[in-house]
Amino acid sequence: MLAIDLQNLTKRYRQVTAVRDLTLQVAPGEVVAFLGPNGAGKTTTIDMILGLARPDTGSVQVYGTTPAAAIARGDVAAVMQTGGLLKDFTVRETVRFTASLYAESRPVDDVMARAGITHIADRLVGKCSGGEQQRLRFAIALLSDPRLLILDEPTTGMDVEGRREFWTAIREDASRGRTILFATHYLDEADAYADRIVLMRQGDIVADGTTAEIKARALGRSVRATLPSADLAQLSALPGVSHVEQRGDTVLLQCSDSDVVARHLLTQTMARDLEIVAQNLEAAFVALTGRASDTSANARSDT
Ligand SMILES: Nc1ncnc2c1ncn2[C@@H]1O[C@H](COP(=O)(O)OP(=O)(O)OP(=O)(O)O)[C@@H](O)[C@H]1O
Repeated sequence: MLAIDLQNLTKRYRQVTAVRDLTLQVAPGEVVAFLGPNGAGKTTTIDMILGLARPDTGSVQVYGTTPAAAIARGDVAAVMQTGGLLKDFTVRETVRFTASLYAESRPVDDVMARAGITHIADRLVGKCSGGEQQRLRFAIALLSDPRLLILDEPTTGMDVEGRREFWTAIREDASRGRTILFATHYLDEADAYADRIVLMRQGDIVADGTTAEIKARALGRSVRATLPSADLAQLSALPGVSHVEQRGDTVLLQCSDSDVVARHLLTQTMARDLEIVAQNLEAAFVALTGRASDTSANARSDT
């Protein structure tokens, strides 16, 4: 059974089509990043998965049922960006109080340990950093031991250390098989913590695959070698080669399969000093979305 099954979802807000004919399936145990610039439709899609927004057309199934039924069954929990915490409670009181609202819940100490907040159990929520508050929200989300955890831009505004600790806790938890879907602007986060990246732009999915697949799809690899007077026509005819250029004694190729190109250059020509470079994910993001990711803004906020 699929963890998430979205079929042809469309959601409009007046003239704006926030999500356009979106179809997406997530298998149990996958850690999926929804990546895209502001307004891409990430939050709208998440809201439909959580039953907070109703699609105009299309269907949403979560573990084989409606979002409302899946939530009622305790199969789904979410960590949102803000809200929901009382600052005069301690961390432990907050988790205890929330646990008391459930008919059945995991032990308070257990979820606090998993979220990495045991050492701040007696701290007032109002005195916790942004990262600590997000780990507290994560602990609360774990109370129902959900099969699917959804996080909407959970680390916005956190410093580098806070983000690292937060993701370490999430990733350790995911290794036990929980399905995780998170939205982020941060390319490095998607790259580091997701198995799969779903790249959105203007309500559409523009790429869906592993980090490596997305890089390959957007830009492939570049191969560079020393080869004076290369036979450019012959190199252009190799499978998967999209661009060939001679610069002085160096030949440069853009291709989707660098193995084929490297084998040809090393066995059929006098090429030497061969280098293969995978394009970085930031370049792939720009190529696919037409926008820079927030990695640079994030780097600024980290300093
Ligand atoms: N309640 C709403 N009313 C009107 N327009 C909305 C509403 N919610 C979203 N939109 C519009 O739908 C589009 C998609 O927004 P959404 O919040 O889903 O994008 P996002 O990818 O989550 O963006 P961000 O990264 O900025 O959170 C945007 O153009 C937004 O202005």
